[in-house]
Amino acid sequence: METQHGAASFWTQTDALFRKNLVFQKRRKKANCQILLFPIILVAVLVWLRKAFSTDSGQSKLFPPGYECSDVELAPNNENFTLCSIPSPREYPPLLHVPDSEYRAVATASLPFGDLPDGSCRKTNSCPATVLFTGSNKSFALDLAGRLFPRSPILNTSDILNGFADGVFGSSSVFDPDLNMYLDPAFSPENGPIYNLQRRCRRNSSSSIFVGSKGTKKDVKCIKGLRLWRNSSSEINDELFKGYLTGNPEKMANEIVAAYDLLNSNSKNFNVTVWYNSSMNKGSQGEKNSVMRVARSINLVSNAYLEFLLGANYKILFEFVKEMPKHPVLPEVADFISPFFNVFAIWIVLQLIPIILTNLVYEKQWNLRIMMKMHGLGDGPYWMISYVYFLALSSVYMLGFGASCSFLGLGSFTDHDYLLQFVFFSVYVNLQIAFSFLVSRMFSKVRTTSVVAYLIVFATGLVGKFFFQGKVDDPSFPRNLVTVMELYPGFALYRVFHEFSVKARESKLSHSRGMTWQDLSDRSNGMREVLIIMVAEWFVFLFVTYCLDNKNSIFCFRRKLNPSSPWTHFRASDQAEKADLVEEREKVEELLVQPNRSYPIVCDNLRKVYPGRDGNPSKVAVDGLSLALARGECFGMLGPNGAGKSTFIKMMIGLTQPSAGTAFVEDLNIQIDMKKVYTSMGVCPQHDLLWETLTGREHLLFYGRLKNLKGPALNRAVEESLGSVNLLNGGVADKQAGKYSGGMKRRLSVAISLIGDPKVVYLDEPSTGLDPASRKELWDVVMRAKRDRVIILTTHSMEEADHLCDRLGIFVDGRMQCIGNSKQLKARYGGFYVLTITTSPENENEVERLVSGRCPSANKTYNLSGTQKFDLAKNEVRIADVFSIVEAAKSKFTVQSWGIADTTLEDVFFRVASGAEAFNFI
Ligand SMILES: Nc1ncnc2c1ncn2[C@@H]1O[C@H](COP(=O)(O)OP(=O)(O)OP(=O)(O)O)[C@@H](O)[C@H]1O
Repeated sequence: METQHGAASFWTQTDALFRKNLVFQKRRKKANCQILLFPIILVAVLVWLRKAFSTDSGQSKLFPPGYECSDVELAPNNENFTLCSIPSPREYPPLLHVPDSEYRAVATASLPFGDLPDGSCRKTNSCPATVLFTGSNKSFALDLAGRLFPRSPILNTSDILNGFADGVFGSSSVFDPDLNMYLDPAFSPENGPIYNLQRRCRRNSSSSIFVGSKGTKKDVKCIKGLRLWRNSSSEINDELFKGYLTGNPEKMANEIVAAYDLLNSNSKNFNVTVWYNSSMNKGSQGEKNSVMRVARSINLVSNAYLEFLLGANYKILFEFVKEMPKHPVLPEVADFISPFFNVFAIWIVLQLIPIILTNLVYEKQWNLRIMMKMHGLGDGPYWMISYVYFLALSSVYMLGFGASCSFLGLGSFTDHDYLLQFVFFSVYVNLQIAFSFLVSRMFSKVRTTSVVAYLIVFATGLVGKFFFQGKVDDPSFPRNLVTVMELYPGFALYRVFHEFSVKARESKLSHSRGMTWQDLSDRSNGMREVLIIMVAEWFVFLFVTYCLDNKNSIFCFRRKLNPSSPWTHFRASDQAEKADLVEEREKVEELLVQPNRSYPIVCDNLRKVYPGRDGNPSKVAVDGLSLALARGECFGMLGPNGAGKSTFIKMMIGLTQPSAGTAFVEDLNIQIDMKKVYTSMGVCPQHDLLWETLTGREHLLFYGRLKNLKGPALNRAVEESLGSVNLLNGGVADKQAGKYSGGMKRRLSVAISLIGDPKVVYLDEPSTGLDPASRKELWDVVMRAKRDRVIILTTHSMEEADHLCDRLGIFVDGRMQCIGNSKQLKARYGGFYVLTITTSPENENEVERLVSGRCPSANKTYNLSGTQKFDLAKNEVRIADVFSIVEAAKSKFTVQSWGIADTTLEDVFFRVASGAEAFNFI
């Protein structure tokens, strides 16, 4: 079936849709701002977080205010740390906070270090607070220890080395909100009370350090301290590595995870930061990776290795700053934000899902997809261009996100193989689009879609961080279950980000490369599985979406009616059919046997039953409609509200499936070949289906292209259409449809239905809301348009039906009651005159008596305040009789006014409708 111009090719439709989408997206200013601003805001927060934890100058914010050193710079190799003056050091230094006893370091099977106490101290709450020192300058370390506890009477080198110094940091500590710590105002060499406290501590425990823990003053207590010395960081590495190899790695990992959990739940008690140089120089890459993971956890378990603690006076702190470059401190600090980075990154990337979903659901909610389909847009171009369009949008978005993160030095983007990242993120955005296509089928309202989708995005970030990540890092959690969780694309993406950031941290600490292709063969990082899952799901989602979209053609091949269905037993002849309907039915049966091209529409016993819902019975909306419409005919469907007119049109345009029977449009069965039918069809639906942000001209250009109009022919057709529906004046054509009045929208809808010369046009109440002038113009358009096509028009305006329609059918309660042209119907159903006569109310009875005297079968149809209407059968009275009735009345009383009219279509309508007991009109 071809239009005059031939059906638009795949690429023509694609081109039309692409142009329309571009204009549509350009106009969605709010959505565009959101797309741009959301990542910018989140990236800005990330930058701020990063600065909060690690300033650009390389100095950790973990140092309290007042110890900031503005001109200290961290060289790329972390080696050259220059000393600077501290502008305004605080008078009182921060005190040391250490973990509660149960979290302090003890020797275990996996950490079998001789100088750590055994685990029994945990039972008695007597484990010492272990402080591990290392560095290139041992005497400096000893000096440091001395200064930490400056007034201890046993403070000397051997004390420090053989146990630890006693220390006392005053009982009159006050909380310093700036430092978020307790300070001891008594802490100065000159201050006397310190000695009392020292003694008290020494009395209670032989070798003790003071801990001013967070809380109230009574928390100030003395505890045992244990200082461990290692000659270098590599010594620590070796021990750890040995511990890993000789111990039970799984058990060790479990211990670390348990300790990590405890630490998390107690993190507020800590103000000791642990630095650990995890650069590895032994073992295979796989072993190194495993140890790195362990080491990363150990870093956070501050009771295992305390390599650094804040000094007790600013000079010492200052000295530490000098020492810091020996250790890879700053990258560690920066990596504290990694978990936030993953969550934020997830939110940023997943934000595309609601955007894609709302786009798709918008077209579904407003039936725009079906509207495009009805004007010839095939599924192929629709899905392809939608896919390409969202892919382009996602790619630009992801590139922008990646580039800004790299530019800001955030996250792990800069550390890894760029091609590897490109492949992972490309696969993911494709998966995300396919996922959105599939999920969009579950929604029908934009607002619900948007709310649900954003909630899911938000939840995915948090669940990923607080649940999924824990499972990934927990070696005791079954790997298969992790894989199952990764079937959800949000978690697959979380895993990718997680592994990239883990690797980035490891590479920073070990000064090695980030993730490369070789790392895909390392099973411990799970990247290969995630990639396989994402690729497989991408195809599966697309395939399932395709199947659901084409389920009729795939699963049914051809919609057949169930012979046992109660609906199929119905025949129109079950009702006592009138001659006109019988004749129409016979014509249909003849055409079914011998198709005739001059009848483009043949409806064969069409029936639609809406199933009952919520306890309501099912509703027969169209009941066995048989109809044959010839080319050049405008067929009018009349009927009261709820008669089934719109349902009939919905079946004809493919918005709903018939329950029984079928119809043929240009010999194509609407139950089977609806897609082909669409190429020769124009529709003006009852409710305007327009894109609020597109102009009238853009709508017509789009639908014109879909109908294969091109170049000058397209422009000419658009101009003519706009002119014919009076939308050219005052620049209305270039205003957005959302700003049109109801009448303008209606005219635009009619213009859309007629553009591209469709052979069959459905106009569902086209003149609703039009002013008389516009309605007249519209009628002219329809009159011109009907010449070479069939137009089916529903209307409540009898005048419109009389003016435009060659034939009319009156529908009541789902059934066609009569069919014929206006004259035939008037003759058949309207063989009467209508006499209207107005007198004073007291003379009403006399008027009625005079009328029934001349015309015994007269039917009073109206009576109000002296005005009465009578139907007078033409076979009983002549016009002269009517005059004599009036003359007789005038001779007896005053007749204020009177009139006689022939039957109108409206009279016919009322009569047919009331005859069918649809409603009472008297
Ligand atoms: N989706 C539906 N589910 C259930 N019943 C429906 C549905 N759509 C329509 N109906 C019912 O089917 C009957 C026919 O409705 P339809 O909209 O076709 O009438 P209509 O003649 O077009 O009315 P109007 O002139 O008011 O537009 C009505 O009783 C209506 O309530």
